[in-house]
Parts: sequence; structure tokens; C-alpha cells
Amino acid sequence: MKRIGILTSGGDAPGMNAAVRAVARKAMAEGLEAYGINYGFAGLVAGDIHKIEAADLDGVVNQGGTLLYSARYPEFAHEEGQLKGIEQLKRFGIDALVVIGGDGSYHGALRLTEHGYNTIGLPGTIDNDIPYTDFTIGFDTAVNTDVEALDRIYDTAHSHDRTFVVEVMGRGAGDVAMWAGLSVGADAIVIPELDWDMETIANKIKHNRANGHRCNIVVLAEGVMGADEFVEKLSQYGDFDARANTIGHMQRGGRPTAKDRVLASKMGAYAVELLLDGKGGLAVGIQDNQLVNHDILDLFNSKHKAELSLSKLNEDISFN
Ligand SMILES: Nc1ncnc2c1ncn2[C@@H]1O[C@H](COP(=O)(O)OP(=O)(O)O)[C@@H](O)[C@H]1O
Ligand SMILES: O=P(O)(O)OC[C@H]1O[C@](O)(COP(=O)(O)O)[C@@H](O)[C@@H]1O
Ligand SMILES: [Mg+2]
Repeated sequence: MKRIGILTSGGDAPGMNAAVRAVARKAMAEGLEAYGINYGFAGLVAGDIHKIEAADLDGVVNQGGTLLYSARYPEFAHEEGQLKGIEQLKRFGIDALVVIGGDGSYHGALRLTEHGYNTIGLPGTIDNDIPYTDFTIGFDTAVNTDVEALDRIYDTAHSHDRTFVVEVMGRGAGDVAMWAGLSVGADAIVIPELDWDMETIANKIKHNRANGHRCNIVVLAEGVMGADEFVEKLSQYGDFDARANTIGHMQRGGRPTAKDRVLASKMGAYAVELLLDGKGGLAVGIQDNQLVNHDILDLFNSKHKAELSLSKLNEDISFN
């Protein structure tokens, strides 16, 4: 093996650059060359591919976004695009590929593996919705961004005796909502994985208010419903002077936390070690603080397990 290709795909996530840097620099340290593919699978098919020099990676470890750019490119679900992508990789003499992205990107990586092309997946998504890893690259930063936003919203909630319903991202997963909600002492955290009931939430808010809690924060995972709709339904159970906020894409950008930088660096270097061992078709994860790898195919026969006990814990300690 002489050349490793790297691409980032799907929603950008803070720490993707640290992962690209780790893969490329580790490859170089092992006497290999690194090639960057711009715009995920779209750039792969188009042949938007360039050699990465060590100096290109200077000053990127602390940058959000992705220096390789990203794309949502549904066309890659078609075999024609996949074969074209492999042709491009061969044209550049690239022997193996590291795909940094979320669950969708892993589908693309699996297709390449099925066509006999050695591919390793690194979990890069703020959603934390990937099986066989406790954490994904970008999750910690997104949660911390949400916590900062929620702390600011709390100031207004507290000053005006208001209830704020704040919608955070996560697609179908409630991890971002649970971590952010527990971190700010939310009155309620509403996620798609667990049953919930509007009347119970309204009663909890009333109970807390009756016991001196002047304002309320409800953290809502986007996979449940939008914040406006939630406020409308909540208001049917009382006048909480409620406001809806959606944090949106600002939680996807920004400088990665140290935790995400370290995770990305570890995973990136590990991917190169796996490839040097002649392995491929694998997804890298971290479980109980140990780097692990699983067949990418196994990820599609499994479901991400959210740490749902966080929701129960929040219930237990968020009353007045
Ligand atoms: N079934 C599939 N087969 C091949 N490629 C896919 C498939 N699903 C997704 N992809 C590729 O992965 C990209 C990223 O997936 P997406 O779900 O948008 O983000 P993420 O990887 O962050 O979850 C898609 O735009 C597409 O190029
Ligand atoms: O950026 P877009 O295309 O509007 O998509 C928003 C979605 O992307 C995310 O921010 C990240 O998701 P992925 O990692 O799966 O791309 C989700 O939390 C959100 O639902
Ligand atoms: Mg995804």
C-alpha cells in the first residue's frame, strides 16, 4: 500500500479536520502518501482529488468545518457512481480510502467495500447516532455549543419568568438533547427514543413554578417535532409565557473541543494502522475508552444505543 485517500461526507462536524490531519500525517509518518478527495462522494465520482502535503495540515487541528469540504450526494446510492468512484481512485493510484462521516456515509463506504475496495469508516457527525461507538467526532463540541446557547437563553427565561422550548439537532437520536439538557438542568428533555406526555410535562412545569422555580427550559430533540409546534401544544395546558427557539446549524460549526480533537486524532491514526495491517471494510469506534473496529456491515444490523439513563437521571433531579 502506497497511497491512502481521505474524504469527509454528510453534515460537517467539528473535529473532522483533526481526523483528516491524523490520517494524513500518520500515513506520511509510515512512509505513505495521503490524497484528499473534496466534497465527499460527489468529489470522488468527479475526480476532485489532490495530494496532501504535511504543510497543508498546519493550523487545521483547531478549525471547525472540513478542509476537504462535504456534500450530500444521494446519487452515490447508484452502482454506476460507486464504480466510477473506484475508477477515479485507481486512476490516482490510491490503494485504500478513509471515509469520515455519519451513518449515511457508512452506506457509501460499505458499497465500496462490497465492490472489493478497501475502505475504513470514521464516525464524524454531531448526532452521535452510530452503533458500536460511545461517541462520534463532533458530538462533544455540538453539545458544548448548545450548552452555551442554553445558558444564554436561561438568562432571558429567568429575567422574564418564561418557559423556553429549545430544539437541538440529532436527526432521529436524542443524545445531543440529553447531554445538553442534563448539563443545564432542564425541566424536561424530550427525545424520540422515549415515550413522553405533554400533560405530564405541563404539570411538572406547574409544580416547579409553584415551588419557586421562576422559569423553565425544555430541551427538545429535532426528531420529536419542531419547537413551534411543541410550544403550541404545551400552551393548551396552561399559560407558561412560552417561547420557541431552534439552535440550528450554529451547533454544527465552531472550534472542536479538546475531547473531539483527541478522539479524532486517535481514530485517524488507528485507521491507518488497520489499513497497514491489511484490514478494510471496518468502522472505527470508541467503547469504554478503547478504540474498536467492527465490520461496517454489522453497523447496519445494529442500532445505536443512546445512554437513556441520562433522561431518567434528569427526571430524578430536575424538580423543585
Ligand atoms: N444507501 C447509500 N448508498 C451509497 N451512498 C450513500 C447511501 N446513503 C448515503 N450515502 C452517501 O453518504 C452521503 C452522506 O449521507 P448523509 O446521510 O447525508 O450524512 P451522514 O453521513 O452525515 O449521515 C450521502 O450524501 C451519499 O453520498
Ligand atoms: O445540514 P442539513 O442538510 O440541513 O441537515 C441537517 C441535519 O444534519 C445534521 O446536522 C447532521 O447530520 P448528519 O451527520 O447525518 O449529516 C443533523 O443533526 C440534522 O438533522
Ligand atoms: Mg447521519
